[in-house]
Amino acid sequence: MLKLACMVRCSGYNLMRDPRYNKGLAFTERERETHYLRGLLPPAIVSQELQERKIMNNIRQYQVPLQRYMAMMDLQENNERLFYKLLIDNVEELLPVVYTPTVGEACQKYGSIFSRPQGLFISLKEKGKILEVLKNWPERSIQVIVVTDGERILGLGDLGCQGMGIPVGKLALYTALGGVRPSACLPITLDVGTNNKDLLNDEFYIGLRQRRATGQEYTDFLQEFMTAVKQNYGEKVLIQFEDFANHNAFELLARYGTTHLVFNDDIQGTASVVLAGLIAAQKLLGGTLAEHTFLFLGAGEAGTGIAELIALEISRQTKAPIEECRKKIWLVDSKGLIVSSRKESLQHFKKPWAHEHETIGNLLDAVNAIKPTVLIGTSGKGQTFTQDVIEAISSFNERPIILALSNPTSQSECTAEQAYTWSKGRAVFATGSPFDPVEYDGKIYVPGQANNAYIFPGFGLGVVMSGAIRVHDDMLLAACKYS
Ligand SMILES: O=C([O-])CC(=O)C(=O)O
Ligand SMILES: [Mg+2]
Repeated sequence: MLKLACMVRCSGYNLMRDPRYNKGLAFTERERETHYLRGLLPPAIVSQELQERKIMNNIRQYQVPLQRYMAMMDLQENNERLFYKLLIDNVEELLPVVYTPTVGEACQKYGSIFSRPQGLFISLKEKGKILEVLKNWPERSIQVIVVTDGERILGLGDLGCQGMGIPVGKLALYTALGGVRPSACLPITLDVGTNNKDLLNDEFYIGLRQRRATGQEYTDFLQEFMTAVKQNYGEKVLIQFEDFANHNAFELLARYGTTHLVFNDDIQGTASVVLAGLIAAQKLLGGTLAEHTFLFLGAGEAGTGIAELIALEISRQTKAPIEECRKKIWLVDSKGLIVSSRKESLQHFKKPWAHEHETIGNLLDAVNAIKPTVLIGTSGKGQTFTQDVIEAISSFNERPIILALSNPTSQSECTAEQAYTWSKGRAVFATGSPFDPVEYDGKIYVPGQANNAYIFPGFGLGVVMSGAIRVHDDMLLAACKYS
């Protein structure tokens, strides 16, 4: 009896330490009475609005973006309702804090800023026991999992286990922008090692200190994970793959696309948001998609994913075979323009883009030869849309469409200021990471943002609400048209 009374008495204290239920000073008199909170809080009762004002004041005082990120993470770990209220009410200001670009820096420094673990870390040590590990997660009814293996975090490369910031940030957006309950969201990092030498030598690194598992070992580990997820959560849980390296991303999507409800945000999410942007640009410029010539710098997940969805949409609009439509789309990778003479040595996802043309070694020459109307950067490398490149595309287009999609800001192909200045204010311009408006020649130009954040929360919500068990391209096309 005594023991029971103690447990009940303790419940107020535990309640305050549970981020799902904690309200801080917003607990009312009645709640303080009924939940044994008396004495555990100072007497003032503070409305959620005032709490919001206080936290925003604090956050705005931090000059360093990473400090803002840490303050937001701290809030998420202490008072979930307040965290989401703040994020929803201040989305423009706080998205760049909990998400791109700051989340990139947070992942790079995760080992040092790490206080309390978020999400599930499933490492090679758990091989053979993944189902048991999933059962350690306190919530049962999961609707969305965002999973990474940390090999290609934004344009920052292999960050190993520290990639966890990405699934956590993506899922925060699922709740803030998509309205999915936080308890239905599960961030997962698969730690299969890292090839990042700096991290392996970093005393604060939080992951396995070994090189990445590859080949059969990797495949088996992923297979065990995918099987365990379906067994534990059923067929209707959405698994969003995030920031896997190219060589695994395409294969995982192809392999599990027919057996699981999977969505690759970097291939499909980015493609949808960019196609939505291009469709919107047609309203501004007039004409149709089929009248454009597209040139990409970067032929990985985002580049080939966008290219394929554009080709599919043109094919739907014109009734022409997709192979024909692909011919309007050209890609440049690290070795130059992708052309048919390179076909043998190309990775499989690049082969559909190997058209007849002489070899061209660099972007500027490709721009001059192909004369694109749309230039899209997805290479993960910053400052590759040089003045020459932007001046060239602006010389044969009245309104060139230029998309500098690589993230975070440091990896953007050019800045908004460069795009508007070098195109003399004529570029229709959007970026992956946020950029402030730019004043050029007395006019204010507001760059668009073409980040998959504008589509995956709504897309994922639609998928789970409809009870879908597979993702199809038609769903992506529909998302583009209605977003
Ligand atoms: O996270 C973002 O900002 C967009 C994205 O998926 C990536 O760059 O990999
Ligand atoms: Mg991504």
